[in-house]
Amino acid sequence: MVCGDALALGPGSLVSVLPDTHVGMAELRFHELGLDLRLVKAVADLGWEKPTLIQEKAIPLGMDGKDLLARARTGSGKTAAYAIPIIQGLLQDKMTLSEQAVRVLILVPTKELGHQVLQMVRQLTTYCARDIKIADISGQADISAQRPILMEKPDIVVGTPSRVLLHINQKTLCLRESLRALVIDEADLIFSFGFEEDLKNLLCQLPNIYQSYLMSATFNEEVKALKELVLHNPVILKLEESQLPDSSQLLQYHIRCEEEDKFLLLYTLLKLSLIRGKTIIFVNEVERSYRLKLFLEQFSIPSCVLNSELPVQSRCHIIAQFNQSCYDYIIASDEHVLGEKGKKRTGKKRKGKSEKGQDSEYGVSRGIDFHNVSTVINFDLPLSVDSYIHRAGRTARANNPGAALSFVASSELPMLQEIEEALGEGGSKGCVLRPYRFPTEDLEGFRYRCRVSCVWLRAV
Ligand SMILES: Nc1ncnc2c1ncn2[C@@H]1O[C@H](COP(=O)(O)OP(=O)(O)OP(=O)(O)O)[C@@H](O)[C@H]1O
Repeated sequence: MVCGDALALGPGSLVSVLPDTHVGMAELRFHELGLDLRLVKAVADLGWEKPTLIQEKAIPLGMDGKDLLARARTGSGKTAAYAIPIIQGLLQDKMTLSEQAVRVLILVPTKELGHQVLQMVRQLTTYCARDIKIADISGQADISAQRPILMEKPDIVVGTPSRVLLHINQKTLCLRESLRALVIDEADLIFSFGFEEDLKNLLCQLPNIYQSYLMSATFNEEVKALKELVLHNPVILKLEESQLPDSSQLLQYHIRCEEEDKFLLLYTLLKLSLIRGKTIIFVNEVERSYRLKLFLEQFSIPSCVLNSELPVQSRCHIIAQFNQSCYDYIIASDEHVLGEKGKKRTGKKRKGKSEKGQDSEYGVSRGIDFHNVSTVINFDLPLSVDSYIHRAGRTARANNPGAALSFVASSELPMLQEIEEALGEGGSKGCVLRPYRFPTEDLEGFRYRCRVSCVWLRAV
């Protein structure tokens, strides 16, 4: 690609619309895709029987050197869809090229995602870890600490656009000669996270020819703009599917509940074991996450809090602990990442920390693979449809079942309507948020105890 060229989708571009088959499991198995045996073995260790549909289509195209724009819903395995062909390509390169160099750049919008991509690539390279080195530079705050890591020229570098550009400008990272592939993960977020300027500057530092992957759960204006900037005659893989799994995999409910009763309602659901298993409870503000944690603690319900004010190491640690089942409940606040009412942040470069000490490169509802989440609760309804989709997408991932339950106050009814209309529009099967009904009549006792606790909490 030539820097600054706006490359339109050429006539040779292929748009492949794939049918929706549950999460989209493929016909082929991994060993039938012509992969290096070390990769096949690593995939087997992960317990993956077959590629998902997006993987089955993307892996051969990626191995063929095609530019790819892939849209598939949350949890459909997009990370491995680009990571596998990239690792395969690197293993092949290693047979002929002896010089160590950074050959792949994976751009992510958040530090959590950078950490997760690193983990996934490490798992996939278990049997070739000596041949393929990877570094995640999104997470570390101190740039000088990353210099020695980059001096070793890892084959794959993962980072946010701003951090990568910083290293390029400081000449601790040079991609102009060696880069063979660029990935933009969660492409729909890169611009809305304010990385547009950084990304454009960064693209000017890349060689003329390299393979590009754009991965996204949604196709929006940002993805279109990125496509023009980054891709050259791409193959477009677009799963013809609803944005969330259908009701056979993901149950979606809402409960009408005024603000003052939300705490009570959550306690009731948990105590009556109407919600079981690992649960992510989303709130719209950091302060509410602590308030809710405190409230649950009064009833000896342990939970942990995840928000942008925590240092990145703590956030990654909390996600890891949750995935290891140390906690059943995470209370996460995510809304600040979308800005006001879910509008995108334009142009301006984001600083590391906001005035309130919140990390701008934070995001838990986007792309993070929380394991085996049985329920997502929208304690506060999100402020945009996209945000609802990404929150709900933290459950029912891959082939697992899940439920999304939204507490809806009167003031949130217009948003509920917007979500239902948007999910219905795409022809989604069963994606309406059904009213939730309590299967018990004995709520009064809980109601009383909760009210007492709420009064106590307000008094604190
Ligand atoms: N072929 C497969 N078989 C079974 N599970 C898989 C397969 N591929 C990936 N997974 C699992 O599916 C989950 C979701 O994968 P991944 O995070 O890559 O999805 P995604 O499409 O990137 O989601 P998001 O859009 O939310 O980022 C992960 O736990 C991953 O380990």
